[in-house]
Amino acid sequence: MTDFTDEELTLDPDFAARFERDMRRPPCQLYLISPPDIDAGFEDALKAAFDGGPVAAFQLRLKGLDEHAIARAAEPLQKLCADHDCAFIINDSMALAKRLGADGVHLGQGDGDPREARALLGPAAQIGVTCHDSRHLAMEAGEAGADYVAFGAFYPTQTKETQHRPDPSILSWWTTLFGLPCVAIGGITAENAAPLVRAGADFIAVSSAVWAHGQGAAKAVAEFAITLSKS
Ligand SMILES: Cc1ncc(COP(=O)(O)OP(=O)(O)O)c(N)n1
Ligand SMILES: Cc1ncsc1CCOP(=O)(O)O
Ligand SMILES: [Mg+2]
Repeated sequence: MTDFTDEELTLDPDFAARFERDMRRPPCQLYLISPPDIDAGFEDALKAAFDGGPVAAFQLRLKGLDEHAIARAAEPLQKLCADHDCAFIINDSMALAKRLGADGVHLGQGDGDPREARALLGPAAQIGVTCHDSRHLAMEAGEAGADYVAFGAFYPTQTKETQHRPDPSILSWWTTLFGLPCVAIGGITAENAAPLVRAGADFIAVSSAVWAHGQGAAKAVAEFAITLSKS
């Protein structure tokens, strides 16, 4: 029988912390972000996405449209999300989220105070906050009552002009210290998502890799399902 040294029998504290954390956390889930502008065919693309595999949340992010136009576009998509047990999140506007009875709102650093959103939308609303590459912003968002913090952009993206490129270790740092879920966003594909999942992302937020996938949204979501389950 092999005799192990004391050193061999001692768990690496980092490994122990990661193991403890991973046993407590549910697996990483997919959070879809709409394209910045959509047409009538988008409803079919969202249906196809749902056919491809599990989607935990869908964010309606239509930049440059007024609230009435976004509200019109939202109606069929919100119903589709409800039918697929997918949280329907409005980007930027807590007022619009309230008007639509959305499941939540995503707020950037200039989009308003999470405390105000909580007062307006109530305790059940999912309130997310952009934190770029900043531990400080994330802790502030947590203190302000956010339901998730979002870090990014992790990879180059054409969907939005970005100024911040966090290292995946910010996800490990966050998940080791805090129970609040974290979202990774920015240029994520089924091929490059694994390091973010392994680092501890609770959600992977994705736009172009799904809507601009050459073989369609169903295939894209199916590929993400494989990456998320294997990483
Ligand atoms: C999940 C998620 N994370 C980050 C963002 C970016 O929000 P913001 O910084 O307000 O930029 P815009 O999306 O409004 O251009 C997001 N929308 N969703
Ligand atoms: C909204 C947003 N915020 C930071 S990067 C980004 C764009 C995400 O889209 P994609 O997945 O196409 O890079
Ligand atoms: Mg915003």
